Formats: sequence, C-alpha cells, structure tokens
Amino acid sequence: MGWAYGPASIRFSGVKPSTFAGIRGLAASSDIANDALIVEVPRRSALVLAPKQRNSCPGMVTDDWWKSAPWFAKMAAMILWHKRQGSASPLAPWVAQLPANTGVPFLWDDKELAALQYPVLIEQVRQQKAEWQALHAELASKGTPPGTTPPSASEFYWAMSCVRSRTFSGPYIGSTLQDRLRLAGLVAVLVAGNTALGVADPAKSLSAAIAVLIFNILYELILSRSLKQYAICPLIDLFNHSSTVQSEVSYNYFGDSYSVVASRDFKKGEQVFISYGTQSNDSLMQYYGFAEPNNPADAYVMSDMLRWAGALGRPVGRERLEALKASSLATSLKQVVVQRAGFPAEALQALRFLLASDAEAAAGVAAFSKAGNPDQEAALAEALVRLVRAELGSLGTSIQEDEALLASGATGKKGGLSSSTAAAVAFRLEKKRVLSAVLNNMGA
Ligand SMILES: C[S@@+](CC[C@H](N)C(=O)[O-])C[C@H]1O[C@@H](n2cnc3c(N)ncnc32)[C@H](O)[C@@H]1O
Repeated sequence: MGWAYGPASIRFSGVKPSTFAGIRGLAASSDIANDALIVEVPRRSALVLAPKQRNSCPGMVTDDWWKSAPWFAKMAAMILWHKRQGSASPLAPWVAQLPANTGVPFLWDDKELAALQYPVLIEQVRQQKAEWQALHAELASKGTPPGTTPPSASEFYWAMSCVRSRTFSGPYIGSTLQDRLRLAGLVAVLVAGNTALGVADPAKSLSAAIAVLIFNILYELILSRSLKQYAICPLIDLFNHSSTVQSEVSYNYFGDSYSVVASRDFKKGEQVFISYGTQSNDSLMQYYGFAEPNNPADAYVMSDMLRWAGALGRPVGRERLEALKASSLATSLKQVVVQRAGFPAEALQALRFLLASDAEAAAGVAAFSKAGNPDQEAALAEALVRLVRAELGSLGTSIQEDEALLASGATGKKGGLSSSTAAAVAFRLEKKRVLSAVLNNMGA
C-alpha cells in the first residue's frame, strides 16, 4: 500500500484491502457517501494498451508477434515483461500481489469442466484452450527476439488469465496529459511570440489559440467513440464485482487518470463492489472464475432444443420435424437462450408448429409466429414445462443435491470440495435456478 500512496500517486480514500469469505476485495475503511471519489489512478501507474501502441516489451517479444497478437496476449506479455524486470519495474509491487492462481476454467481438467454440466461453456473453454495454446506456440517458436527465453506455457496462461480477469476497456482518448500540456505550451508560446513581435493582434491570437485547443479536445472526443483502450489499474483491480451496483471505472480526460466513484452509501467494514458490466454467468465463469448468485443477466442456453421433441406430450411426426429443421428457425433452435422471463420468440414459434394439427401445420412454420387461440397456448405452456423438466432432469444432479454439496464444502467437512469443483457446482446451481424460475413464472 505504501507504494500506491508513494511513487504510484494513487489516491484512495475510504477503502482498504480486506478478505470476505476467503476472497480478497476492498472494504470501506470509513463510511463512504454516494458519489464520493474512492480511487483515482494516474494513467502512468496503470498498464495500458492503446490502439496501434508500439511494442511495449521489445526485450521479450518481436515486433512481428506484437503486431499480430490480440489485445489480451499483448497485455499478458506486458505483465510478464514487468515480472522479468523484478524490482527494476515500477509496477513490481503490483505484480507481486497478483493472485498465483486465478482459478478460471481454462486451467481445469476435463473432469472439472464436466462438473459444470453445461456443454455451451465447456465448448467455449475448449476453444479458448486451443486459441491460447496456439498463441503460446507462436510466441515460443518465433515470437521472441534471438537469445531471449520465451515465457513457459504456464507463465503465459497465468498472465493471460490475470489480464482477462482484471482489464477493463473504454473509449480511447488520443493523447496523454503530457501531449496535451505540450500542445497547450506550444500554442501559448506562439501567442506570446506573436504578441511580442507585433505580428498579430493579441485578441485575435488568443481566440485562434482557444479555437485550436477546443478543436483538439473535440477531435479527441470524436476519436474516442471509435477506438478502444484497455487498462489494468493497480488497486482498482482489487474491487470485486456485483451486478447490484452501478460503479464502473471511468477515464478522466482532464486528469489523465482512471477513477471509481461510489454509486451508493457504504458503511465502514462493508465490501465495496464495482460492476464489471452486464455479464451472464457464462462469461463471469469463463474469464473470472465465479458465478454470481441471482445474476439478472444470466440465461440458460439449451443446446439443440429439438432433441426434446419426444418429451412434448404428443407425438411429433418425422415430416414435421424435418420441415422445422429445413426452416429459417433451424439455426436459432441449436442454441436457445432461455431467460428467467421465458423462451425466445423463435422457440415458441417452433413449438407451436410442432404441436399443431396436420391441417393447421399445412400453413407452414411462418404462420406460427404469433400467439394462437387459448387452447393452443395452453398446450404450448404445457409443452414448455415438459421441455424444461426434461432439461433439468438430464443434468446429473438436482438443485437440492448441488445446494447440499456446496453446504458440505462450505463447512469444511471431510470430503469438502476443491475450489474448482465448488465454482463449477455454484455455476450449475445458478443455471438450474434460471430454469426453475422459468417453471415458477409459468405457475408450474
Ligand atoms: C478484478 S479481480 C478482483 C480482486 C480479486 N478478488 C483479487 O484478489 O485479486 C477479479 C477476480 O476477483 C474474483 N471476484 C470478483 N468478484 C467476485 C464475486 N462477486 N464473487 C467471487 N469472486 C469474485 C474473481 O476471482 C475474479 O477473477
């Protein structure tokens, strides 16, 4: 913390690192009022990647690798570069306190992934593994300058997972504070010179100078709409996430710093959260290693809904299924995003078509986009309930079993869960709760 106050010039008031249920976060060290500035980090004390930024670690990666690498691999290389420099790096105290194990599913084995009970995320993580392995292979084979030892795979994956769980992105403002001060200084010198030499009317010089500075600010604000910067800020990266707060990290153009402002009052000792943005538990789990209970942005993605055609409560002929598979709805039924509020319109349309009589179905799938008569809609609701129950029944464990597993892990009884299994069980429990909410909302 001394480093943060001292050389890094990080301003923070009212928060201090603390541990909550075994997870490090930031606690209010005194009462915090809504709208109070809690943390401010100068850009020079953050790890920043701007568009078209030149190779920031030429001692470790080649320019060619840097040019073709995605943003998160570049930032991982920057972290590893600072780590290699040890105490010579200005960010050494920050690097030293990064978690040794980020606990994200990328690092899990197949058994741990299977405990998620969720093919969509398991597939995402498999793709992520293939992508990160290819990035490391490229770096190790031809991405480092001659005579330099490439980072090992585990070092690289550690840095990549730190980046994915600690970076925020935002609009890019084209210049640094120094650039802006330099421009303002240059304009001031020109105005003073013109005035001293009597070349131009001082009032006109002054208004021209103001016009230049305003133009520059407007240009940068317009530029910021189309370009993105990525940043990891020491201390700000200790905030844990909650979807119930609004606080996000923002960039202050005039102060050239990143800051967090309280979005409500916090009592001394309470954990202060920020929001990492609206994210489903799929992305929170994949990149941050946790699932948020009652996450309003969570959804259940049902893979290949048509595999439950046999559970609809009435026989569905092969021809009808084929007609549906040949329709424009086919791809949307491969991954049906079910929210607590219910099923998407395409899924309802498909089910209406499957449940219709042969005479009604002759009109084609397109005729079923709107609600039918009350009997048809009652049959649809019944079919939806069967479908959700079939999905829930296929998952290997029930809500009650998952809750019991977590409770046994939490109390540290013999046979307590490993942290990855506990995270997987918490994730799948939340998914089941989404489906259970769908049933509740339908009065089932
Ligand atoms: C930006 S860091 C926050 C600080 C972090 N807890 C630490 O000790 O460095 C993001 C990581 O914090 C943890 N985290 C953040 N919000 C969380 C939450 N609501 N529940 C559980 N873990 C959380 C996850 O491990 C995530 O990858």
